[in-house]
Order: sequence, then structure tokens, then C-alpha cells
Amino acid sequence: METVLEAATKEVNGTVAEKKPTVIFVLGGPGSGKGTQCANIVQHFGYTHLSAGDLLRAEIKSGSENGTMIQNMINEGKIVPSEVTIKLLQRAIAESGNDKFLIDGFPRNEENRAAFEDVTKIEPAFVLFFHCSEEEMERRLLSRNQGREDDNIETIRKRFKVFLESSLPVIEHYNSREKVRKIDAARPIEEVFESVKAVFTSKDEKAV
Ligand SMILES: Nc1ncnc2c1ncn2[C@@H]1O[C@H](COP(=O)(O)OP(=O)(O)OP(=O)(O)O)[C@@H](O)[C@H]1O
Ligand SMILES: Nc1ccn([C@H]2C[C@H](O)[C@@H](COP(=O)(O)O)O2)c(=O)n1
Ligand SMILES: [Mg+2]
Repeated sequence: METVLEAATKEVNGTVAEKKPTVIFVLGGPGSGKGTQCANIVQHFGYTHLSAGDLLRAEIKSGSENGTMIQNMINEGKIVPSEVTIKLLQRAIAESGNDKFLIDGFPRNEENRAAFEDVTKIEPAFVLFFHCSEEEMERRLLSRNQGREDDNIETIRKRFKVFLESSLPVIEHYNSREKVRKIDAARPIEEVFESVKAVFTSKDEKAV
């Protein structure tokens, strides 16, 4: 079967026609509920969920030559170089067989954003931004119990700092292009999902 990336570039009457996948970036602070809401969106709307953090953790487990570097960056709450993360995303897109994706936790900084645009020429249909107070996010992360090494108070504080300094400017970039759909994520999971559904079923969202 033809993959999305193979289908992306086709010869039509001697000219190159591009068929790009639909991409929605899912952003928000650590513990704002991105993964939780993506699982709901997948069930209701048929997207493939690609979490950049999950792909990086799988890369560590695979014994890749980049594993130690990725592990050290994650433990410090830092952002892994775009080249590594984008390759993982491209591979996952190619292997999925789908043509619509929730890309969760990416782009995390300006370098991620510019490199993705440059390499893939893909613009997100929109950006879902889960907004939540640090106090609530910290509470959620400390009780997540999924065995994540970075869910300790020292690393959580570093991740909050990186979110404020490096990720918020990316959200501002897309906000100035009217691409951000901001969701109040401090409410119970079901209520948050009602707001998410309203975005996905809105007549104004042409690409969805
Ligand atoms: N609206 C909510 N209310 C209460 N708890 C929530 C809510 N959404 C998610 N949680 C819980 O908070 C924790 C973090 O959620 P989740 O893993 O979805 O966040 P995330 O944004 O993907 O975090 P990270 O950036 O660290 O990957 C999980 O234990 C999840 O069950
Ligand atoms: N674009 C990304 C996404 C994630 N990482 C690293 C750094 C994060 O602290 C960690 C965990 O991500 P999460 O699962 O919380 O979304 O993964 C990165 O370097 N670049
Ligand atoms: Mg997550």
C-alpha cells in the first residue's frame, strides 16, 4: 500500500502535485493533559496520535546510538535537537498508513518549528493549546504514576521553565497567525473533551 509520504509527491501531467497530510499540533505545559485528550480525539475522529516524547522514549529503549544523549536531555528537561525528533516523526508518519495526525508535544521550541516547516513543508491546520496553571500541572505529574523518570519535582520545575521560555513563543507565533485553539484544561477530563470536540466539529475548521 502507498504510504502518505510516497503519496506526498506525485507526477501529474508533468508537474509535481503535492498531497500533504493534515497535521494538528497539540501543545500545552507538562501535565496539561495533551496525551489524555489525544487518546479521546483518536477514538472519536480517527487521527493517528504521535507524541514526540513517546517517540523519544521509545528511541532510548531501542538501544539507538542517540539513546544516551536523548536520555540526558530528557532528565534535564531540555529539548532534543530537531533533527532527531523530526526523523522519528517522519518515520512514524510514513509507517502509519493514515493521512491525519495529532503531533503532541511538538514543536517545543522555535528550532523545532522552523526545522519541521523547512523539512516537511507542512503547516498545521491548527494548534490545540491546553492551558492549565502550574500548580495543577505539578499536582497531576506528581501523581501520574507511569514510571516516567522526569516526573520528579526537580525535573518538573526545569520542564516548566523550558515551557515558559521556549514553548510559549511557538504558541505566540501561531496565535499571531490565528491558528491557536485555546482550551481551558484545568477542568475535569470529560469537560475538557467537550471543548475539544467543539473545535473538531466546528464548520470553521476546513481541514478537519
Ligand atoms: N483534566 C484533567 N483533570 C485531572 N487529571 C488529568 C486531566 N487530564 C489529564 N489528567 C491526568 O494528569 C496526568 C498527566 O496527563 P497527560 O499525561 O495527559 O499530560 P501531558 O500533557 O501529556 O503531559 P506530558 O507533557 O508530561 O507528557 C495523567 O495522570 C492524567 O491522567
Ligand atoms: N519536541 C520534543 C518533545 C519532547 N522532548 C523531550 C523533552 C521533554 O521533557 C520530554 C518529554 O516530553 P513529553 O512526553 O512530556 O511531551 O521529551 C523533546 O526534546 N522535544
Ligand atoms: Mg504526554
